[in-house]
Parts: sequence; C-alpha cells; structure tokens
Amino acid sequence: MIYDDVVAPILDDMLTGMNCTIFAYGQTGTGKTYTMSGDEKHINGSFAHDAGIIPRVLYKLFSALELEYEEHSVKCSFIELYNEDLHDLISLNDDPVVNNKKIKIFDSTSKRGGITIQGLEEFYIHSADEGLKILQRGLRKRQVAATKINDFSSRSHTIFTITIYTKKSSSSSSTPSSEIFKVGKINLVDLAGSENISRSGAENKRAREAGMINQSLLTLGRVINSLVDPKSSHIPYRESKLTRLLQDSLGGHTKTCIIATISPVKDDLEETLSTLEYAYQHSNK
Ligand SMILES: Nc1ncnc2c1ncn2[C@@H]1O[C@H](COP(=O)(O)OP(=O)(O)OP(=O)(O)O)[C@@H](O)[C@H]1O
Repeated sequence: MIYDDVVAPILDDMLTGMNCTIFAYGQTGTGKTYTMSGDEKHINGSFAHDAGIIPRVLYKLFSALELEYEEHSVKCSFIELYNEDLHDLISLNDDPVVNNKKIKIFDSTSKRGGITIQGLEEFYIHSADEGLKILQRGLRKRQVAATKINDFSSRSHTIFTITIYTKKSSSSSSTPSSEIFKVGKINLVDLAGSENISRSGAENKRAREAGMINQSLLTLGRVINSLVDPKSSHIPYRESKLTRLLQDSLGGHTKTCIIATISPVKDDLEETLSTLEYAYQHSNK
C-alpha cells in the first residue's frame, strides 16, 4: 500500500529526470529497515511478498525502463554514515582502513554547483536481480558491523542511491525528430533511530554517537525547515554529513518524502506524533 500510494508517483518523477529522496524516520525497532529493504530475496524473477521499498523500486524501475526507453543505463551505490564517518557498503575492497578513509565530500567544480563524493564506488546494474544482489551485499556488510558494535543499525544512517540515464526519441508531425536525454536519481534513506535525539545522561561512546545523531537529524530538520520557508536565505547543508551527502537531492527541482514508522508498543510516541503533525502541515510543500 505504501509503495503504491507514496513510492510509485516518486518513481515516475525520477523517470522524468528529477532528484528524489525517501526517508524512513522513527524510533529503533519500529520498522525502518523493514520498510526500506524488507525481504530482499528474489523469488521467481520478482520481489518477495514482504519486500520493502528498495527491491520494489528496482523491479518496477527496470520494467518501466525496458518498456518505455530505447536506451538506458542504471547505476547504484550504498553508503553508511556512522559517527559522521562514511562507509562504502558495497565496495569490493574489504579492508576497513582503506574503506573508511577514502570517501570524501567536496564542493563540485561544475558550474551547476552541488557536491562530488570522492571514493564512493558505484556499480552499473543491468537488471533488478543485479541490484538486489548489491543490496544484499550491503546489508550483509552492515550486519557484520552490527555484530561487532551492539545495536549498531539503530545508530547509523544508510543511503541506497539509484541513478538512471535514459534516451528517448521524440517525433511528431509538426516537429522534426529529436533525442531526449534524462538523468534521474532516487536516494532511499534508512535513518538512525530517532530516540537517540533525546538520549540523556549518555557517556563516552554513547554520548558521542547520540551527539552525532542529534546533529544529523536536527540538521536534516533545519534544512527541510529552511527549504520550505520562503523567507530563509541560508540552507545549513554543511552542518552535517547526512545533509551534505543529500545536498543535490534536497531543495530546487527535487522531491522529498518522509515515511515515519511508529509502534504502539514504544513509550515515546509524542515525538513521532509531533513530527507527523509537522510533516502534515508541510506536506504540500
Ligand atoms: N510491518 C511489519 N510487519 C512485520 N514485521 C515487522 C514490521 N515492521 C517491522 N517488523 C519487524 O520488527 C523488527 C524491527 O524492525 P526493523 O529492524 O525494520 O526496525 P528499525 O526501525 O529499522 O530498527 P533499527 O533502528 O534498530 O535499525 C524486525 O524483526 C522486523 O522484521
């Protein structure tokens, strides 16, 4: 239902050449990873019954591309942000020292501005199955980290990015034929557990983690606030790596959607409800 109501229209926008972002936001254990990835196995050439948004986007994307475009290419990347450090989840290089040091974010030197991410590996994929394999590889890598650091997944953000390049010929009786090239992008973001924001009394490592999550989720909130406020002249992308990474996909001619996951068995529903209320008020912007 969420795919049909929320994600399908955004995928259509991406196919028209937009930069789009979907966030899963909520407390630990409320279903963010289930919503974004879910069951990531492929069954009989399609996604599983309990597949999340990423596998569904991959299959629907390839069927749309094969049906509607003469030429297309698709690439994807999968990155994790933990304590403001970036980790490539699908790099074939497993040396953690090399992996952790090599990803850097720079201001792009192109006239259009934006950012360049140096050192992040991107893989061309030719089918949804190939995309699913990349997702599985990244989730496995994240799992390995999770067994080393207790409760790791709830304290890191992940971004699965799909970029498409398409070519279509257009011809009508009144105009000469021409070729239309488009580039679209979709970021599928599984955010760190939002309850870390209010984690008080934390010490040492936990305090550092909570501080970083605080910084990135609060900056994300501030960036979205500034983008929807016509009076705001400054967008604070630079205050966290999460917003810096997504800088090109927020604001301007882009589309952003936040899916808030809530669970009635969790204590602190107040914060999630106020987020939902805020999101609702801004939903048309
Ligand atoms: N809608 C759902 N239907 C069935 N099971 C679900 C649903 N949502 C979540 N779950 C199950 O609940 C558990 C926690 O979900 P999940 O790991 O997605 O939470 P999370 O918000 O990503 O947590 P964390 O912040 O710790 O990463 C998992 O075992 C998941 O399979």
